[in-house]
Amino acid sequence: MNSDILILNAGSSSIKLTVFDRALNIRLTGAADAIGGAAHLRVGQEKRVLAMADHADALHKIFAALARHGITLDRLSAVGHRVVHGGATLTEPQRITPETRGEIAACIPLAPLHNPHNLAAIDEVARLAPDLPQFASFDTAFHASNPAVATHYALPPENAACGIRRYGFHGLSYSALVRNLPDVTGAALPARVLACHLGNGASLCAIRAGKSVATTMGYSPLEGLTMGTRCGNIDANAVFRLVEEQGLEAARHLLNHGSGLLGLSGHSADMRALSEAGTDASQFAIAHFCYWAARHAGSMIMAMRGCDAVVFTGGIGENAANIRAEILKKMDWLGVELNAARNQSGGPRLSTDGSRVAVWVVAADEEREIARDVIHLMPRASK
Ligand SMILES: Nc1ncnc2c1ncn2[C@@H]1O[C@H](COP(=O)(O)OP(=O)(O)O)[C@@H](O)[C@H]1O
Ligand SMILES: CC(=O)OP(=O)(O)O
Ligand SMILES: [Mg+2]
Repeated sequence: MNSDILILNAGSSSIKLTVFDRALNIRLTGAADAIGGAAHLRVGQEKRVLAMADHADALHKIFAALARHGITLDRLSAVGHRVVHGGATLTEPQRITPETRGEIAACIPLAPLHNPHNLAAIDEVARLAPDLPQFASFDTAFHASNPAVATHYALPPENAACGIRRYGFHGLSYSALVRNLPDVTGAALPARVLACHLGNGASLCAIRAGKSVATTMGYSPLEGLTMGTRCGNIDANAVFRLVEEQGLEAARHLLNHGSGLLGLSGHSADMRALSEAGTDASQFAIAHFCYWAARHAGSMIMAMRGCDAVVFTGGIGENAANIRAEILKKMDWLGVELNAARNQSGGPRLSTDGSRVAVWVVAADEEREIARDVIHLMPRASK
């Protein structure tokens, strides 16, 4: 047996993977992107455009590609998974047992676009290699430092006691950003960072002295910004009306799968496709995304009482210069000054040298964060 570990990160539109050795050197990376749409699969140097109907199909194609690279499950010492929602009880990284699997399954209604895919990956690995240790790291843990006023909805306390509270997500991405930003900038972590994870799911986080003090997602990854297929903030009375008129399942589907960029544009959830489409509806969807990202940024900046740096991450944050520029234009009052050439070339520094607030791009490094957890948790004998 070799001692490599495989990390699987199932997002709502993608599955990302990295194989690390025990010293956290990367041996192989890969990703299935735009699952359900114009999907691509990349594993190592191998790149293909191929239809992937859903996450289960993508997972099979990933395992087949890994095998072509000589990586089969019997040659690994552990698999680590990003699990988006572990509810109130599963917050610390842990080994997956039948009990933890049950709790992750119980959280499916809280994260319908994520937990089913996280579980499918766990179950497929267990089927193929029942004795291989599997571990889970949770997207909520980084926000444990939010004050009670931020995590409570204004409901009677018995509701919070049974789990109706704000959790926040993209925590693995934000903790990686805190860890990696000083290496990117060559300076200490700024005191107040506005972190913008803009992918198919999108959220913002106010990070003060390295800790999350506020974030835009809440009970589930539906709250906050306009996203690929999620509507973001919506008045609960509007939700009741949708349920009355369309029924519970249709309303749930609409808000999670049929809204956001896809719903507004009537065309695509994919930011790249919308930017290329150039129709009025796709332009409006993009404008909505940028307007609400900037508006929620105001709330985050207030929660940490100022802002020293803005950092973009996630598929859109890392790659879409036009979207970054549009959001930053709305933040000029803050003293943000964009250098257009740096933005176009992807940074990592995007602001002018004289900008009062520095702006950076940092790659989302959720996989390494999970790998650290796995190595920490693995029994000493197998390390
Ligand atoms: N070069 C690019 N230009 C614009 N948008 C991009 C680019 N590359 C990726 N994206 C967008 O990033 C989003 C996917 O982000 P990602 O973080 O990979 O998703 P997930 O939330 O599934 O992890 C999609 O909207 C995609 O169009
Ligand atoms: C929590 C969440 O929305 O994750 P992703 O952006 O990977 O879909
Ligand atoms: Mg993601």
